[in-house]
Amino acid sequence: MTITKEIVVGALALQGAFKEHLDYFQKVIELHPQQYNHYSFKFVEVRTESELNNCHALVIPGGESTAISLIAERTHMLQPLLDFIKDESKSVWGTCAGLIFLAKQLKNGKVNQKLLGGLNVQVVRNAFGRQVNSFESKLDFSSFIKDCNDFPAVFIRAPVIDKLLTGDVNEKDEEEDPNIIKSLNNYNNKASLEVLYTLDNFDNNNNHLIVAVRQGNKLGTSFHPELATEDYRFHKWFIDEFVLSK
Ligand SMILES: NC(=O)CC[C@H](N)C(=O)O
Repeated sequence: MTITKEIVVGALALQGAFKEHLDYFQKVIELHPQQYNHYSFKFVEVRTESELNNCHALVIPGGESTAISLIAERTHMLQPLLDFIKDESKSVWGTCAGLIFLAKQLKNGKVNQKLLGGLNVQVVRNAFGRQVNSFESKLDFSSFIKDCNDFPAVFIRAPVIDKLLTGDVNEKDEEEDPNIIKSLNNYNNKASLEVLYTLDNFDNNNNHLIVAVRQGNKLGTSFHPELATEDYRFHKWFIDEFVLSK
């Protein structure tokens, strides 16, 4: 007798590229039927508290972080999302605008923009200069995704992570910048914060731009793996490492 476990992965469907994420997850299962035959996966759009609470894992898509925050507030989804983030059994992945929404601090947000605070990082929106607002780059992710040394990472008006935070409420902020937006709750992710990928010497500047981090079961990427043409490896890794490893 085969035991089938139902697993629900949601994409926050308030604004942005949520459909693409769901299609990519579906594709991963279709391409590896043997590997996942003990599971019954459901990939769902999430707009309400009850839809959210059915999920084992959630993706917050790219789009516009100010719009996602505003719509979440208007549709009374902020509190359910804050509760979801706190639940250690739930994995969450934010891409681009989703990374911004998931961060603990934001340097150049809009007034009233809200953050969930699941990742102990400070982000900067639209961090790549105007002339390179959008670009694609083949990146070597083989240090965390087996053999994945040529992933086509798509950056669209992308944020970068400009500071790793301790998460301590008493943490001193040397910048004392009143414009820095802080997350709504005082949830402190206790897992260790790992930098997964840094873009070095971007634009021939001697910089190290952090574009992917992991903190326990929370993942943040500046780029859009759901827009990598016919490349489903990143989504497979999320399912294997974050959803099924629970
Ligand atoms: N592709 C994206 O998600 C862009 C993010 C957008 N610049 C923001 O600040 O929300």
